[in-house]
Amino acid sequence: MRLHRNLVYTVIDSIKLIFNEGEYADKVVQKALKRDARWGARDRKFVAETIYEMVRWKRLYNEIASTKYHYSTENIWKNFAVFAVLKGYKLPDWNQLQGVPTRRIKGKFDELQKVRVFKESIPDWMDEIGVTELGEKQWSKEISALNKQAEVILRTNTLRTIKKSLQKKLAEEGIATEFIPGYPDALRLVERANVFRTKCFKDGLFEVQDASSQLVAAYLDVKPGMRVIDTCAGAGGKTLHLAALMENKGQIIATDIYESKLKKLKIRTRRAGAHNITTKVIESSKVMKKMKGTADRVLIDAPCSGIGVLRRNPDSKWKLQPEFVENIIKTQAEILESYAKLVKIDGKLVYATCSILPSENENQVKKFLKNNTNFKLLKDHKVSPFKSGYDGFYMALLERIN
Ligand SMILES: C[S@@+](CC[C@H](N)C(=O)[O-])C[C@H]1O[C@@H](n2cnc3c(N)ncnc32)[C@H](O)[C@@H]1O
Repeated sequence: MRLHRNLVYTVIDSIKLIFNEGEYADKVVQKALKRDARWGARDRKFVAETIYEMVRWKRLYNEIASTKYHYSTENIWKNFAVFAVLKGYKLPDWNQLQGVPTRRIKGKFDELQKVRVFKESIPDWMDEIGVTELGEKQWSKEISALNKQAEVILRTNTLRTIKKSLQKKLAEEGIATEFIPGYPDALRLVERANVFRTKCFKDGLFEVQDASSQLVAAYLDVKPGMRVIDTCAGAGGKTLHLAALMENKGQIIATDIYESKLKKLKIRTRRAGAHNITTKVIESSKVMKKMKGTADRVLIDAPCSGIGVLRRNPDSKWKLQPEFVENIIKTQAEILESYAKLVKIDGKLVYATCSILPSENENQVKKFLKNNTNFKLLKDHKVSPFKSGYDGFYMALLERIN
């Protein structure tokens, strides 16, 4: 495998933006891919995957290359050399790659496989939380699965098309996909591609949404004609899915504390052809109080640590702080307690997170049920990244009984 200078330079510049300027990896990758319109699919794949790999394996590469204290251009090149050696690239004769200690890199890599924080390239605090919450054996499996590259999964927008005809149309645009057993609306891309450029996307025939995330709206057991409140709607990934499951009938009220996210949701709503969604910014507690006891169904897709989606956001490993996790657990409990009041008698609620930590998941539900005996647990589902091969998620379906 050969390395191309302009592609590698793009990677180095991108890593600088992520680690030195604090920019988000996904945004930086999007920008990087626009750098040269002549790049083919293989070039784009190299740029995107190499940036993500260098972010994902930062701690491991830092340890091998002894670059942990500075993130200068020179050190980024040293980390890149580690990447290139470990991935088996033939090192070109460039100034920046002179004297790369290939054998030492391989030896150090083998040695570090014995220490999980290096092997899995994670901060110490994250490893401690993982072991405490899940036990050593399960945590080791989950974190290893969370270090795999994320696949691109689409959700067919059944308001506009069916999965089979979407697959055919995408194929006509040069994008091969596969069905995923157990996920009724999902299509898996056989090879990474920029799906946002396709006519199918512009026509609102699909959304990009991980397979595990596609289980959440379906868990809420919605029916056409119901009144549903999606309390933490964000940019609306699950709101749009709810609209499709409700066949555009009934009413979905999508709320969030950020207006900017709901604005994105409105754009997506138009593209998807969903007509039963209204948005409401939560400016004060009054907004939710007015809707108390009115909803057939409530979705609480709670803010969380995001530890279940590290594949997709490997930079979270370095941005997330233990204090944030502690605080978000308190916020989740408050949100669950107050938004549960929106559910009417005999109505149902789903509490979901994209975390695999019990303290954000089943323990929150247990605590809630202890304090709210008018609710009962119907079922819950923990999606393990290791077992499923997709993002880590948790969802619990509760019913208000009086
Ligand atoms: C996991 S994200 C939601 C993702 C979204 N449901 C989707 O499927 O695309 C959690 C959302 O909760 C919002 N949020 C945080 N605190 C909140 C609160 N107190 N009330 C309502 N929403 C809140 C965040 O702005 C964020 O958009």
